[in-house]
Amino acid sequence: MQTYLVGGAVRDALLGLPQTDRDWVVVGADAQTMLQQGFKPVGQDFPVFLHPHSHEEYALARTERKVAAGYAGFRFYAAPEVTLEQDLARRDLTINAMAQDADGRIIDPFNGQADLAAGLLRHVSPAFTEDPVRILRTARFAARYGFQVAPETMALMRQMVAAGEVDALVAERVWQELAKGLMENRPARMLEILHECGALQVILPEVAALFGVPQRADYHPEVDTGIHTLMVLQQAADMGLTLPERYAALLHDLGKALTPADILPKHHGHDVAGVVPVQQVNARWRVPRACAELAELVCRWHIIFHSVGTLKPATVLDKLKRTDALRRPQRFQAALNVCVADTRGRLGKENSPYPQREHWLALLAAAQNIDTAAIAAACTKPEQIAAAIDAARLAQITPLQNAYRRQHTESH
Ligand SMILES: Nc1ccn([C@@H]2O[C@H](COP(=O)(O)OP(=O)(O)OP(=O)(O)O)[C@@H](O)[C@H]2O)c(=O)n1
Ligand SMILES: [Mg+2]
Repeated sequence: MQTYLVGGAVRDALLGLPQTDRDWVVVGADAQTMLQQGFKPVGQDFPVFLHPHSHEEYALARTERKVAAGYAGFRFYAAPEVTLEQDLARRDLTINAMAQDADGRIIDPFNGQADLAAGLLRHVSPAFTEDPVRILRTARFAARYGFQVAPETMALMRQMVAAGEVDALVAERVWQELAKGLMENRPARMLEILHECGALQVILPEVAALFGVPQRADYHPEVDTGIHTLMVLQQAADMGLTLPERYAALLHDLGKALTPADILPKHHGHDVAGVVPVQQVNARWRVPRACAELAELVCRWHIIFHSVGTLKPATVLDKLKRTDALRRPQRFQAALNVCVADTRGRLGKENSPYPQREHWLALLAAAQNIDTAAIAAACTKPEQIAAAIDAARLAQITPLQNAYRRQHTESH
């Protein structure tokens, strides 16, 4: 039996990148041999084993054929006579279909090295279509490496979308790929590729609907709301923001797709209108709570955050309470980070200041800078306490907010 390093580890080593997980393929062995050598099987009916010491994955060389829709539809054929080349041929992209033997020799029957050098994501064979997750993977690798999708692969992905292949994807896999892609260096590339092949219209129709929707050129020199959205997402990545923040950046303007045509390019009320579509996306892909909550919060309140300079002190306190900022200060700060990305994700505005962020944080600190126990103790009736605390918070906020309003008069 021979073992070869395969897939991502070979690719990343050739790119000079640090290796993450290492996957191995085993040729000329069967399950019995693996078990005798102490390898541990991973699940049933699946020719993958864990090394007894390194715990790295060793898969028997296999061919793969789809016999029905969905994941249950896969049948593997693993046998000692399956060759390395046959195993590589069933893989998704040429850059992922290379192996390395024990002497360091690269086995590259599909010219993955040439595509790596050219920065191209190209499918290995028509078997690419057997797994629609590969569309998401391809978009994610574009986001990671900045590579282009080969024209024939883009055409194949379009065919897959048109054939309804993307409709069958399950929430867990979609979210897993989206989340990984959002955390890459160029997440906007992932969205561009998904848009170009039509998968975005299936997976995130609410985001796809933003393309072609105009905005006021004075606030948004890039005009197109879809382009703005991708610029905001990219700013969020460039700022090193977290997954919930990047996800919220992607969804913050969903309401703009619902603006009545007669008020375009204005978008009054898009913050309120966006909440339902954000909730739809959250539910469709079973988005984890931290991401789902922040996306809804940012969508609903980003216009208010931007226009703090127009608010009365009492309104500021009301917003701090409604956003739950007093109890969830970190989430509030995360929302403000997304607002910075929103402001900078506009053509020519990449270095805009956003004094609103520091000001909101100062307002929040002021509102928290009261002695609630002492205030409660001074109240004669329990039902007076809440109003007394509010009054004390307001007294803290008022001078700050009045000073800010004298200096700034931003509105959205
Ligand atoms: N849908 C898939 C998933 C995986 N693979 C193959 O299995 C290898 C390992 O898969 P995985 O670890 O998921 O991806 P990597 O390419 O290693 O990428 P990452 O760096 O994200 O782990 C891939 O390189 C590819 O050859 C595939 O062909 N089709
Ligand atoms: Mg891997």
